[in-house]
Amino acid sequence: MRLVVVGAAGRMGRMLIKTVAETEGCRLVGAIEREGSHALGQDAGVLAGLSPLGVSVTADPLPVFAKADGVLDFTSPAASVSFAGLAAQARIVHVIGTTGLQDDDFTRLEAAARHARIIQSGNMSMGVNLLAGLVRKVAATLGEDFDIEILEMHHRMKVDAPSGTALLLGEAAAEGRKISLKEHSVRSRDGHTGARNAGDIGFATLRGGSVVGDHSVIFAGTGERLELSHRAEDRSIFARGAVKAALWGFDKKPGLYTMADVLGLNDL
Ligand SMILES: NC(=O)C1=CN([C@@H]2O[C@H](COP(=O)(O)OP(=O)(O)OC[C@H]3O[C@@H](n4cnc5c(N)ncnc54)[C@H](OP(=O)(O)O)[C@@H]3O)[C@@H](O)[C@H]2O)C=CC1
Ligand SMILES: O=C(O)C1=N[C@H](C(=O)O)C[C@H](O)C1
Repeated sequence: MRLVVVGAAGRMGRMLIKTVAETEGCRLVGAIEREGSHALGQDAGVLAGLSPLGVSVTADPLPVFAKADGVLDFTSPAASVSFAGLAAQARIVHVIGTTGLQDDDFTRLEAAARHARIIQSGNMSMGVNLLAGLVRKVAATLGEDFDIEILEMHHRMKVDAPSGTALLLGEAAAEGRKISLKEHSVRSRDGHTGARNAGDIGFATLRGGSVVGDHSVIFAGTGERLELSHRAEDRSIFARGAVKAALWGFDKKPGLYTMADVLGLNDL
């Protein structure tokens, strides 16, 4: 499969280049960064700490998308929405790992998915997607007398909060409880907040150092507490998931898919 990495100079971009180069059946045919980036003109392999791959980083996605089968995109919400339009035009698979997407971004992705195969997830790892299934089950089993709190910690450079993974786990908990996350989420607490409302799903965010991604879902009852956690130790877990998603999407119909579709975890 011929793949393009957009946001090629980013933390995930460089890991994706390495993963594509190491994956049998995949070939890197393009690497995109934005206009003005220090990476433009560099060899993508060298950028990722490998031997040269013969692919130069450019700022012009259209000609690159035209000769590709798929694009791996861990950039920013505005960039991902714009790449979705181009990927739909080129009729190629678009794997989106970007987080911080808002409702109107999703509306645009849904429109693009009428023509493109888009696989979007706030976390591309097997562990987190499995955890989401477990959280849904536990939330469905335990009643409202168990309070749900989601705690996440990431590196100091992360720009969005709560993390995409925390929101994905929150959605899983809300689905288990058959409630709307939007109507029951508490994203921050400060000052005299009053007592906790039964049924709320709380989020707490920590930022610091080089933490790749830690998430815990805490079910706090009276006299006992159940915690389900995932620790990402290396960004390769996300990159491997993204490449797997692209390969999975190769022969699928246009639509907006998730990693649960890719990993066959929908029945969990
Ligand atoms: N779903 C998942 O499994 C995971 C998701 N993520 C998400 O992926 C995203 C990126 O994370 P990370 O790699 O750490 O961030 P970085 O900031 O290191 O990388 C993002 C890259 O995208 C580039 N970029 C932004 N806009 C454009 C554009 N219009 N055209 C081309 N390139 C562009 C940035 O360039 P510049 O620096 O010039 O802005 C930067 O090089 C985040 O939203 C993060 O939350 C991260 C890990 C796993
Ligand atoms: O920005 C990151 O680094 C990560 N972002 C994703 C998120 O927002 O959940 C996934 C992972 O935890 C790393």
